[in-house]
Amino acid sequence: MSLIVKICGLSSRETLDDAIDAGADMVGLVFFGRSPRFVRMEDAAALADHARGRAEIVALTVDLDDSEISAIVERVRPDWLQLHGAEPVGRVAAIRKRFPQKVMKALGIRSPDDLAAVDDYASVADCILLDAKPPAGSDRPGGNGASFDWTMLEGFRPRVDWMLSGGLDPDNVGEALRISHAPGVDVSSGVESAPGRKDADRIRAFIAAARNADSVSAATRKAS
Ligand SMILES: O=C(O)c1ccccc1NCC(=O)[C@H](O)[C@H](O)COP(=O)(O)O
Repeated sequence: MSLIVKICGLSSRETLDDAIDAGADMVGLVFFGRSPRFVRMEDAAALADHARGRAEIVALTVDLDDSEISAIVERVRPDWLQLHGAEPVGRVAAIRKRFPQKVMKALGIRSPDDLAAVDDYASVADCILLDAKPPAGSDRPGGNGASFDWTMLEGFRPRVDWMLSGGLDPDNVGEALRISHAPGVDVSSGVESAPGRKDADRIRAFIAAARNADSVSAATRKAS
């Protein structure tokens, strides 16, 4: 299976097209008010309609309640709900049961002990997104451009689909894939020229570097 590439935090038709034309499999829309990538519901609905059928649409939420998620589901009709807050296992299971969307649960990673949570969520999420824990002082649980030590992922083979994120960029995604053999990667800050401002050249460079590294990594995954 080929590498899944997700470009997160898109907020204009132009940059959506940049990501999709460059080969993104998933595009993320951020529903978190304090984010520089925040998109209002009506804008998100129009962006999703623009992307529909060309890439999977991911709605990124943080600890929303059912009525807030319902509004997104009805207006935006995403393919995925990305849960990037402190949603406990039971809450993730309830969201997955209630809504038809696939569920991606983000987990903050700083030390190898943090990987234990992956098993806890494996049966209630369709995909686990490993992200760095936010740096001190950040008021956002993700999208901080911070990475964690990928060497703790050597030999990591969870029983659930997963993706790597956190501080990836066109220059380091190849090394991240060589070390982790992740089946998917997700980026936001690393393809921006300023917070919230996506850069077409960086998007293209990121996806090219990731696809290039994956051709090597896929052979290793097959052999392991
Ligand atoms: O992007 C945000 O501002 C954001 C806000 C709140 C929760 C999550 C957020 N972003 C998540 C992502 O964009 C990615 O899934 C992941 O955190 C990687 O981000 P980055 O390190 O910026 O590449």
